[in-house]
This record gives sequence, structure tokens and C-alpha cells, in this order.
Amino acid sequence: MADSDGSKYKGDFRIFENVDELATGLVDYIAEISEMSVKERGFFSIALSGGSLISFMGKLCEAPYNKTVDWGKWHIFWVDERVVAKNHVDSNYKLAKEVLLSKVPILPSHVYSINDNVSAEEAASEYEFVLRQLVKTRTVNVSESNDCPKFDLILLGMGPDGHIASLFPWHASLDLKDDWVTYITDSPKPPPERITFTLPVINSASNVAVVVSGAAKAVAVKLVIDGYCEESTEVATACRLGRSSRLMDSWCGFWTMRLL
Ligand SMILES: O=C(O)[C@H](O)[C@@H](O)[C@H](O)[C@H](O)COP(=O)(O)O
Repeated sequence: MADSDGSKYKGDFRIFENVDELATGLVDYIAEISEMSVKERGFFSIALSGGSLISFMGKLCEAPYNKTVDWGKWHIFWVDERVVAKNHVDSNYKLAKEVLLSKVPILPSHVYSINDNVSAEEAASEYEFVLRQLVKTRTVNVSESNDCPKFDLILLGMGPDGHIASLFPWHASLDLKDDWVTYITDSPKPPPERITFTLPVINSASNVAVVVSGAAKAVAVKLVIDGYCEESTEVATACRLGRSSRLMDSWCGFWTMRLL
């Protein structure tokens, strides 16, 4: 599969019987990429969205992951964040803190949350500034094909409308090419004010996984599977599954993309 800038990805679909198996499959995948990145670069840079994927990541606090993962090497970012106080019920940071960050020995200085005391516009530009410093020191790797950050892993959820991060269908933010982080004040999903990585940053990551469960997502997932069918034979099994059942009633799984 090739992106518009010629980047090549290898991907697969991982389908599970239930959300508990999905959580185990997801944390195995995260632990594997963490180990590989620490071996190759000495760091692991991971960017998270909000939503249900964070609760699945809670399994990382259990054995064996709590002991085997090299938590001191983790650097955690947010692919998108709602511009609300860190203790607000809508905060993606709050969710990640409760489920994971407060339970494993990640260094507080390696947790890059947004500044929630400024406007969405300022928060986005400050976050991009922080990223630029970390790319200079290579704490976050840099893409060989553009100057974008190349996160070791970006984890996304997907809404029933097909949105990922805080990039919503038909929104002008989808067309941004030069910004790394942007802001919106009109999110169709509340709360309205958010910051988000742009598509060039998401598409530059070494690994991306989209984690999706539930009946509400079935139509959007079918569109993704059909898109893959047109472009790649790598995911033939998932495609057959998608075709034989035409539209699955529900969906429980994630798909991965690895930059070659
Ligand atoms: O801030 C947000 O709204 C999220 O980052 C968003 O992109 C989320 O990941 C999807 O809406 C899926 O959420 P669920 O998995 O909870 O449906």
C-alpha cells in the first residue's frame, strides 16, 4: 500500500472475539513495539488518542507487562486532546492518568500533556513547539521523507463517522500540510475545543494502530476494509472476512500500519 507521498506501509487486521481478547492483543502489540524501539533508539515515543482504547491499555498495569516493559524509556504524547482542565471529566490526559500513568513507573517529565491554561490556538502552537524541541534531540525520531516527527507508535480510536484523532470528516484541518499540531473550536463531538496532530504527522509514524470496537463502527470499518481491498493483498484474509459477511454487525479489533 502506498500513501500519496509514496510512503509504503505494511498492515494487517487483527480481529478478536471480545474486548478482553482485544485488550490482550493490543497490549502485546504495544509491548513488542516498545521493546523494539528501546533496542533501536533507546527511547519509545508513543502518542495516544482518547476513548475506549485507553481502557484497553489498562492491561499494561498487569503482569507480565508491568514488570517487563521498560517504562523509564517511555515518552507519552497526545495525538489529540480536549482543551479542558486536566482534572475535567473530558480530559484525555485525566483518563490516561487514571488508567495507566498513575500505576506504572513512567517518569512525570516524559509525559507531555497540553497547556490547558491558554486558548486552543495557543495550546496547539505550544505543543508543536515542544515537539520541535524533542525532534531536535531525537527523543522523537524524524521522518526521512519530510521533517515531521516520526513517532514509534501512534494509537488511534475511530468514531462512527470515521473520525480519527480530532480530524473530522470534511473539516478543513484534514487539508493541512505544514502544521504538525492544529486546533479546532467546532468539533462535532463535544467538547468543541480541541488540539490535534495533523495527517502528515500521523502518516509519518513508524507504526499506527486504529483500535475499534462496537456495532456503531461497523459501517466505517467496512469502508476501511474495502479501501484496503482495492489497494493491497496484504490484508486478503480480513478482506475476505469483510466481504463474506458483507457488513459485520459489530467489530472488535484493530488494524496496524507499519512504515517500511
Ligand atoms: O478525543 C476524542 O474524542 C478521541 O481521541 C477520539 O478520536 C476517539 O478516539 C474516538 O472517538 C473513538 O472513541 P471510542 O473508542 O471511545 O468510541
